[in-house]
Amino acid sequence: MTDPVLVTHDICKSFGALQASRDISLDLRPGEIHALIGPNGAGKSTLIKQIAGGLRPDRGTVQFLGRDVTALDTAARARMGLARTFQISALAMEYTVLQNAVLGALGARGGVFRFFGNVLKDNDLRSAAEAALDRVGLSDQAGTVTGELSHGQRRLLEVAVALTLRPKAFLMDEPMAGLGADGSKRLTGFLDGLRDEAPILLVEHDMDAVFALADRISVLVYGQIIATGTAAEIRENPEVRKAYLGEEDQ
Ligand SMILES: Nc1ncnc2c1ncn2[C@@H]1O[C@H](COP(=O)(O)OP(=O)(O)OP(=O)(O)O)[C@@H](O)[C@H]1O
Repeated sequence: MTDPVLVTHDICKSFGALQASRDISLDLRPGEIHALIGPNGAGKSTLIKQIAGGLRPDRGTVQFLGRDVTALDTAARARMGLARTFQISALAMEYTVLQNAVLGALGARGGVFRFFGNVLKDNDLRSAAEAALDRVGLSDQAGTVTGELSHGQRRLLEVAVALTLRPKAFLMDEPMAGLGADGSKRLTGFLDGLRDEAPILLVEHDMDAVFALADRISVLVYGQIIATGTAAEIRENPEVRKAYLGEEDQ
């Protein structure tokens, strides 16, 4: 088997008496979408934060591209190619769509902030940004102020910014939230093609999207992974149905 891109070993995290992550071990393999599902408060976001670098586990390790990155911060992991998307607040709302994408490309190069006039004249940065906008279908909005985009378009811009990092793996926390049926369908189609470029660890409540996209699904309940398997295996797992999916059948 090809080596996984991302591995967590026995991650534990408590907030006071609450154990939000209990011995979580999972991996993300080349070319796959691995979905992480579970009821509200199960600890999905807490796990993603520990993988991205924003939150330090109490115990356990995170390996990315064969390297132990547990002690590295978010920026260092991002420079290695670990892209986390859908932190909407990361977009500068008063800047144009192109400016946001150029900023992403500048960050990918490890550059420090310079005046936009100079940055926008940098052909490499500009073409990386334009190519990313083109891929998500936002080229026509390049000159639009980001704050004027629809919710769905902002999500696509987040993906474009992540693409400028030339990521080796994506962490996505509820990308479909608030998109509506059409928007989710469009984003589902886009993510489907994205897995060949870089595998995706996907936290998502939209079960249609999860079952349409995921090569593997892990189910988290009370901070613990109770099952990992294909969509068919997870659908039929009695423990999963009882703990989670069963809620939807009622
Ligand atoms: N910084 C924090 N301090 C204290 N408790 C926290 C903190 N962050 C998360 N928690 C708690 O940890 C548990 C897991 O939260 P988390 O947000 O990871 O769950 P989730 O599965 O992502 O939920 P949702 O599906 O609702 O987004 C919850 O009980 C939450 O209240």
